[in-house]
Amino acid sequence: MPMQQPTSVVHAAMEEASLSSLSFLQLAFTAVAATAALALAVAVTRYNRRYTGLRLPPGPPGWPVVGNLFQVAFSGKLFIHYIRDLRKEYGPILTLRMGERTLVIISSAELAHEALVEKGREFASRPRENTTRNIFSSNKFTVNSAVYGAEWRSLRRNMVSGMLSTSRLREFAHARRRAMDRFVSRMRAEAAASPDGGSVWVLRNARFAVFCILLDMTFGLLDLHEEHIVRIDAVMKRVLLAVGVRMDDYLPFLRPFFWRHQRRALAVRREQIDTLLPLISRRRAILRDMQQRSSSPSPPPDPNVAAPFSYLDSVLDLHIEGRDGAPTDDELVTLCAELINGGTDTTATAIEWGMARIVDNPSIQARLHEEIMQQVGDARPVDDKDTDAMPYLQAFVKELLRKHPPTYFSLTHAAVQPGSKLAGYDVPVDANLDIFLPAISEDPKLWDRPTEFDPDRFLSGGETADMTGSGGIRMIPFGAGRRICPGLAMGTTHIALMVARMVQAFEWRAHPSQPPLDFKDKVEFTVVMDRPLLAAVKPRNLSF
Ligand code: HEM
Repeated sequence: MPMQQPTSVVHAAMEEASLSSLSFLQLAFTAVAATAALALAVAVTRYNRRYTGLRLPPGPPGWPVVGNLFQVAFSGKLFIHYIRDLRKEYGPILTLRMGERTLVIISSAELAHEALVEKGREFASRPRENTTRNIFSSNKFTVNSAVYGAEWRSLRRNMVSGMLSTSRLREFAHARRRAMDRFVSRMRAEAAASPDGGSVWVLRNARFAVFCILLDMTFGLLDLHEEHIVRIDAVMKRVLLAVGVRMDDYLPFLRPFFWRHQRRALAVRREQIDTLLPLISRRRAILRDMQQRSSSPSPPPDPNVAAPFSYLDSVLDLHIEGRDGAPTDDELVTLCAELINGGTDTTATAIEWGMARIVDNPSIQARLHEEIMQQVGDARPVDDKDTDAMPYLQAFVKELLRKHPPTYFSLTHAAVQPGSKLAGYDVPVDANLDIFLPAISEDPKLWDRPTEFDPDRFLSGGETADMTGSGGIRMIPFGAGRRICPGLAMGTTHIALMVARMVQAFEWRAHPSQPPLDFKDKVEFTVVMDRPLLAAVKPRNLSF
C-alpha cells in the first residue's frame, strides 16, 4: 500500500478539466479564483496559527496555499525520484507542504529507528483521510487505516492470530498448492499459445496466482471458477483506482469540481459490495451446515468445496474493544478486501523484479535450480517446507526485498498526540510522516556494494538482514515497530514458493524481441518495472 504520487493528482485534474465544456471552464475559473483568494487568506492565517512556535524539518520554500504542490507536480520526475533528489539537498528529514497537507519525510536508518522503535507509540497512528477513502475503509475500520487505539488493536490481533500466524499459514498449504499448480499450468498454456511458442508476461500471471491464494484464505470457498475470480479481481482493481490520490486531497476547496470522481467512487463501492457480499452469504451458509453436521452423524462437507477455516470466519462475530455488536455486512466486505489487497500487488511486484534478476543473471538461475534439484528433484513440486530448507533461495528473497522493496514508502504514519519530535524537529499532529525505504536499504554506510544485486551477501558469515528491524534497522521492506506489516511471513513464504516453482518448471531467458533489460521503476499501486517483464521460457522435463 504505497503512498500515492502527486503527479497523478495533476493528471487527474487535467483529465477532469478536459471533460468539461469551455463555458463551464470559464465559470469554474472565476469560481476557483474567488474561492482561491478566500482560501489563500484563510489558509495562510490557519497555517501561520497552526505552526506558530514549531520548528519543522527543513524543506524547499513553497508558495502560499499550494506550498510545494506544483513544484512536485511539474518537476517532470516521479515522486519517488523527486524525494531521492531532494534528500541530497535537505538531508534525511525534510518537510514538503502539499497544499493543506504537511509531509515530513524521513530516509535514514537512525531516524526510522527513532520514529518506529524508540518513539514507536508516539508515531503509531494514521492521518485523517478524504471522504472517498473513508467510504472504502468503512470510516477507518481496517487494520491499515485505523487510528492507534483499541479498535486497531482488536482488528490487528485478530488478523495476526486468526490468519497470518505461522500455524495458520501452515494450514493453508493446500490453497497454495492449488494456486501454484494453476499458476504453472496457466504459464505453460500462455507460452504454448504465444506466437513464438515460449513467451510469458510475468507480473500478470504472478498477480493472479497470489490473488487466488488470498481469495481462498479470505472466504474459504474452493470451487470458484476462473472466470468468476477474474471478475472479482477486476472489481478490486477498480477499487484501487477509485481511492487514488486527487488534487482535492491537498486543496480541499477544489472538492466540488471532483463530484464526478466522487460519484464514480460510490458506484465502485456499490459494485465491490455486490461482488463480495454473495461470497460472504455462501460462507455463512457453509458454516451453518458445518455446525449442523458436527452435532449429527452426517459426513463432513466436501473438502473441495469449502476450507475448514477462513479469515471471514474470524471477523463474522468479532468483538471489537469499545464497540457494541459484530461488524456489519459492509464492514465485513471492507475487512475481507483489506486482506486480499494487502498481499496481492506487493507480492506480485516482488516476483516480477525477482524474475527480471533471474533472467538477467544466468548463474543465479543455475544456482537456484541446482538447489531445487538437490532438495526436491523433478518428481514432485516444491512446497513451502522445502523452501525453508533452501539457503540460497532464502538469500535471494532477502536480496530481492532489499534491492526492490515493493513499496518505496511505508504506509503513512501520524503522531498520536501533539508535541512529538524527531531529530529535534517538531512533527505536527496533523502531518503525514512517511518513511522512504530504499534510502535505508541502499545506504552505503550500512551496506557493502549497495547498488549491486548479490544474494551471496547474506550467505555464510556475510551480511545480515533482520527484516523486522527489531535487532537494528538496515532494511525494512515491511516497515518496523507496532505497525509493521502483519503479512511479513506470508509475503516471504509466497515469494519463495513462487520463484521456486517457476524455476523448477521452466528455464527463463531474456526475450529476443525485447530491448535489453533495464531496472527502471515506476509507480502503479506498488513500484513496478517501468517496462513490464516479458520473458522467454522453455518448459523443463518434470515427471509429475
Ligand atoms: C512482499 C509482500 C509485502 C510487503 C513488501 C508489504 C509491505 C508493507 C508495508 C511497508 C506496510 C506499512 C508498515 C508501516 O505502516 O510502517 C504494510 C502494512 C500492512 N500490510 Fe503489508 N506487505 C506485504 C504483504 C502483505 C500481506 C501478504 C498482507 C496480508 C495478507 C499484508 C497486510 C498488511 C496490513 C494489514 C498492513 C497494515 C498494518 C497496520 O497498520 O497495523 N501485507 N505492508
